[in-house]
Amino acid sequence: MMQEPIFDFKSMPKIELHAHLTGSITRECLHEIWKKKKGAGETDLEDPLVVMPPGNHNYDLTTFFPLFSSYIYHLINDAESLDYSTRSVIKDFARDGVVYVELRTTPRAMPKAGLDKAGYVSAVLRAIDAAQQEEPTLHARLILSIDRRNSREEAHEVVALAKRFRDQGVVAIDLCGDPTKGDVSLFTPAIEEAKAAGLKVTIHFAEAEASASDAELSTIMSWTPDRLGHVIHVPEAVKQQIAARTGIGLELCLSCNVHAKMIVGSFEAHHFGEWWRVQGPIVVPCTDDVGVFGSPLSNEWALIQQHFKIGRDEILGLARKGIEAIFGGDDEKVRLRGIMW
Ligand SMILES: CNc1ncnc2c1ncn2[C@@H]1O[C@H](COP(=O)(O)O)[C@@H](O)[C@H]1O
Repeated sequence: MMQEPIFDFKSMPKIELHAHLTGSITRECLHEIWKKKKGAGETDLEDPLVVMPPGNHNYDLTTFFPLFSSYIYHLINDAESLDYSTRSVIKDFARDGVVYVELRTTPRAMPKAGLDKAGYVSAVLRAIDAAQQEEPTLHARLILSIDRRNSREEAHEVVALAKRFRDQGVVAIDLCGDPTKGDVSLFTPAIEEAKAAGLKVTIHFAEAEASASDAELSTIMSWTPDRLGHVIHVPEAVKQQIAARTGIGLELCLSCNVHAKMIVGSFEAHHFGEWWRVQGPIVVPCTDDVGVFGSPLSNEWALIQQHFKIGRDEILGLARKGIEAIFGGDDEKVRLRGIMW
């Protein structure tokens, strides 16, 4: 039986630390962009509401990644749609009661728009800035993602961009992308460069069996990442290492993992249940790709309350603990301590 929500999770001030920009664009927003382009004869793409029917959130890892490479990146391919969709993502988080968000995105050139990767990052930062002015309670930072398919040089390029745009809100480097692709050891020098520059590091960790070999997990742990995303296929010995790293952030994405069948079973079986009480690490519930999986952060918290029977004080304590895992600096932590319940 559904448990009554203990309070309005939309009103609860929340922190979002694992949200991919392009995956956070709602279908409605994609549709608006498509309609405008279609009307102007600027696209032959099919309507996003046909490609991604509303209510269908069951993308698995084989259907999920092509959604970007074969569809969304072809729709969001110019400065105007990038600006509009980024603002829309920020506003959606704000309306859901998110008070601090770290968006992440993979720098990509948009030749049609005359934007190189630096132009892309700059455009995203400008859009974030503009949206924040309209939603002053929400503060946003940006994380730049290295894609697992990147070359060593491309990874260094992402780090160079993160350094260049650091004073404009870029706080960290992420490693993401299709877990069946790539060899993470290629990126050790780039991650070391990022750390030496004082950037924070968050890594997609063991999200599929293919990306959970002993060699991969030990390489990633040797980078001493500040946060880990997903943390699914983790052997006991590595769990103990994680548990011993006080303050390490664990970005757990329940709906994504359940809908994409990345875990066996449903919400009750999610490893959130295993981690949230563990002392050292800081568990932060996140949405991953709310545009694809359709569950806003307020709903993720409601699911947590419903499936793990956590009381009001524990929920609020957990939400506040997330403050310590942000990359946004001490002043931001002070602000959040003042506004979170
Ligand atoms: C199952 N969860 C996930 N695991 C791994 N990588 C993911 C992801 N969700 C999203 N991405 C990565 O983020 C890109 C889209 O946003 P940006 O264009 O960068 O803003 C995807 O192409 C993929 O590489």
